[in-house]
Amino acid sequence: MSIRIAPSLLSADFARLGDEVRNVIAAGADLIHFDVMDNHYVPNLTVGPLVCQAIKPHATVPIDVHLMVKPVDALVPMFAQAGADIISFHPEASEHVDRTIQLIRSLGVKAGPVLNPATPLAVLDHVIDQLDLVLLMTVNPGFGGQSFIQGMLPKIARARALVDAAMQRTGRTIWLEVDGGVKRDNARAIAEAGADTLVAGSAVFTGARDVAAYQGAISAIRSEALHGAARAALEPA
Ligand SMILES: O=C(CO)[C@@H](O)[C@H](O)COP(=O)(O)O
Ligand SMILES: [Fe+2]
Repeated sequence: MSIRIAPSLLSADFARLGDEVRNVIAAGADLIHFDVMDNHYVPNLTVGPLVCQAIKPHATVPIDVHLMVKPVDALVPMFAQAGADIISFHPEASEHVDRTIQLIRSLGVKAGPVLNPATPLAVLDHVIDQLDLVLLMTVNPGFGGQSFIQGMLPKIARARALVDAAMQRTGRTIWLEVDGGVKRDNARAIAEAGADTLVAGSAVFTGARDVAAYQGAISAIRSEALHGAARAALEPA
């Protein structure tokens, strides 16, 4: 299994976003994770489509937009237009989850729901076959730099089984992404539980804040995660 690392720009230097995007890609980022917070669905307030559009020319990897906004649908076309390659949203913030998924996909953008720590996996029941990804929050959404909630590991494993079954049924690829508190010292357990895409903000945008620092952080997380994925592949299903 391959592992994707998605640095979250929430911990980047917002005064130098273009440089930060280029540097983190030069350091090995597979995706750019772009956290949108509206001070309504979550307490924090971050950035909108204009900033997504501004970083797009610097982003030679897909932009992974995580919408923490309510309502969702009106913003979807704006982010698609601004260059989002992936849009994820919280089911609690959408009146019609199936409609939101269809809207995102109709714009040629990959779609998936984001499950908060207390959101049951049952929200996937009737939509999983249409998804491009499932994003599991391992902190409560709204801020970077929080601690990983250890009790989420069994939830990741249960989600892995659901995603594998859906991929087998449909022949589609569905990513299982984890977001919140991902560090070098828990990446192995997270990947062993079944995540294939790891968002990391404060663990990547650190140190001297240059390509070398980002490269060190990304490769350490990736190497731990690859060990975890290899161990999972050896375990009986
Ligand atoms: O969506 C969110 C927070 O709501 C995340 O994407 C964070 O930005 C990740 O930051 P770290 O926990 O890795 O510092
Ligand atoms: Fe996020």
